[in-house]
Amino acid sequence: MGDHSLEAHTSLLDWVARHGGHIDNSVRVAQDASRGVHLQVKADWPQPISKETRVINTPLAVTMSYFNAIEYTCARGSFSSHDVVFPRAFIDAVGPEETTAFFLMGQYLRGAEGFWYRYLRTLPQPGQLTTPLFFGEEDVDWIQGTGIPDASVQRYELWDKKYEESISALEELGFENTEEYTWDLYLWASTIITSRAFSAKVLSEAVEPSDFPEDGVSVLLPLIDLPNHRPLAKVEWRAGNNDVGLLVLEDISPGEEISNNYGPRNNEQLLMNYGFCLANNPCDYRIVKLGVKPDSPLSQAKARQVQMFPELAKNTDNHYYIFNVFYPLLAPNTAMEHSIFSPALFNALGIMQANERERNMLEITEAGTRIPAVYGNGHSTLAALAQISFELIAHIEILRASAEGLSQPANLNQTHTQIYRNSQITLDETALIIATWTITRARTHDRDESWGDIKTLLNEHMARVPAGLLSEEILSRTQVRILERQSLLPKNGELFRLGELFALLPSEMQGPTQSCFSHIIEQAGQAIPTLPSDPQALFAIVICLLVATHRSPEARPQLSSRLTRWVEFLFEQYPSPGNDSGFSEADGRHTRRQLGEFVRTQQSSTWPPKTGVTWLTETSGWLDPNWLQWAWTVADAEMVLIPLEPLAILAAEGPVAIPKQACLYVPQE
Ligand SMILES: C[S@@+](CC[C@H](N)C(=O)[O-])C[C@H]1O[C@@H](n2cnc3c(N)ncnc32)[C@H](O)[C@@H]1O
Repeated sequence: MGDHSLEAHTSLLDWVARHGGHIDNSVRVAQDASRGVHLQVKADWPQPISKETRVINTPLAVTMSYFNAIEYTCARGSFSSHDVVFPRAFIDAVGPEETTAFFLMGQYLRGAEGFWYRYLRTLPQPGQLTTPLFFGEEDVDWIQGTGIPDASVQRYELWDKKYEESISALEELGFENTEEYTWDLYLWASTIITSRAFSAKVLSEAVEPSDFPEDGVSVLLPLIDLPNHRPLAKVEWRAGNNDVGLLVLEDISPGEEISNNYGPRNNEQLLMNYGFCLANNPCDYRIVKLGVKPDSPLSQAKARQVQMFPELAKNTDNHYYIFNVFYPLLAPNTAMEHSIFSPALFNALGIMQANERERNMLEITEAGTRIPAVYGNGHSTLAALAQISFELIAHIEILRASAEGLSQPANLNQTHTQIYRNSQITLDETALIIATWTITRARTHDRDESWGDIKTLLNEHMARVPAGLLSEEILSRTQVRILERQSLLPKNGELFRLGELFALLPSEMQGPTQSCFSHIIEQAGQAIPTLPSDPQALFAIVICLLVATHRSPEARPQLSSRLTRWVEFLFEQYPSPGNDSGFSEADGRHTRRQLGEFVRTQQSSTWPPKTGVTWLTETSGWLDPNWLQWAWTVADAEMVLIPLEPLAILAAEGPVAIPKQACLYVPQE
């Protein structure tokens, strides 16, 4: 076997025709270096072929599946084993999938004697396969840093286990010639099935519905497996009593390729299952693995969900995906962030990043677990976006670094892996633009959500993307994604750097409060050198100032409804400080312990300094150890660490450290 000239395909067409199949007169089999064998409308065909043309008809008699191995017969149809017969006990022990692989091996071993010989000789032969499991040493460098090595090891281990089980079963049953069913041949058969087989639906008219095995079966369809893949190509496989047809559902011009649609596969699946990749695959997405500890809040939430809905235990797929900006298969009302970060991924990160008050509101349904989107919970949304941004930055760096030293691809395997790596980098880069857009909006306090303001802000955001990095098409699609869908956070301005928090006060109070704050830092900073650089301590002091202002009967009526609502929300959510909830001696955090000691030892005549803050009275108790401790807890829970200038990574040549910036989350009303 192993004849790859089109002569072999001509002979295949004759063989299929003898069994009642054909390809349409308008169609020819073509071949080239990058696409292998494929189908085209003949270049000299007088007009485009119209939709509904049945371009290929494959008789059921030439299909190969589990039903041949079991010599299936019913009133609707029957399938012959064509002289490769395995013991029934073997078939029952290994199941339909392995039976099909061993049946294909058995037919291959029959060589020119076999019924399917004319078909099998047109397929890539053992030694000619191009999925990563068959990569040579010269290709290995090209997959480092990507998800392919892990995926390959996983697949190898799974197939190895299945092969060993199947071979042992055959040996135990004393099957003849077991030694011919080698591991290499098994790898070939399994790869042929993953790269060419169709789902059981194509046999739906010839098999009783109740006879389909639960896990489905793979069906090899000579001729129909010739067209290559084009994402979203409009085609239909039509199952009949005696045949399966491939119909095109769009007009195709003379000379153009006739493509099949293998489903919305991402580049990793295309590379792993079929051995090729597409540079502009609209269906591309990245599967994210979250390192989740068994006792983490996310694991606990999932465990509770399974307790409530035990049938969910069967679903092992987490659906943690990052989609590219062209991904077409989104529900109409999908939020902007969820159009890139799958709801399951986003909700999982939200739970991981949520503070305790948010986690107390955890919503568990059969569809998922999430922090509900109510007042105050934008904190977990922003923290999730920040976490995603750091993950994206790290992933971009790994992919870029592992590509260093690679020159021009020397073969098709390397070309496809290069496409894969570059598409992953582009996907990460666009996802970073999207994640940081929502963070940028949260950091914007001087522009609102009007169309004009959003456009200006978006232009500024996009201007941070280095020129020439991404194509115009990708950049404009990214902007469309941002503008066409509602964000999870409809309002801007929820993240504050320290100095910005004073703007929450009425303008006449801002100056005095700020100067009071400076005095405090100056006074306490002399005793505690780490204070000025400890964001949590600084936020805690400002929170104390804001809360004491709210507690002042004189000042409260002047405060904005946003500040009032927030402070009252904090009182509800965090138990008010008692008289003995001050800093504990055992407190290991340096600044915190020192600050506690400092405030405890101050004279009431000089502490707290009240320069200009006339509305704060001696008795308001502000900045006493108990309030400070309370504010410290609030600051800890309500802070979000965001990446500072995250898009700088896009311009960087080598690795860059992206500093983190501490912000305090203050919800909009
Ligand atoms: C079902 S077969 C299609 C026929 C195949 N081209 C052949 O030569 O027999 C699937 C294989 O075709 C190739 N293929 C399919 N779509 C492709 C595409 N868009 N670009 C490059 N190769 C493709 C891959 O090698 C894949 O494993």
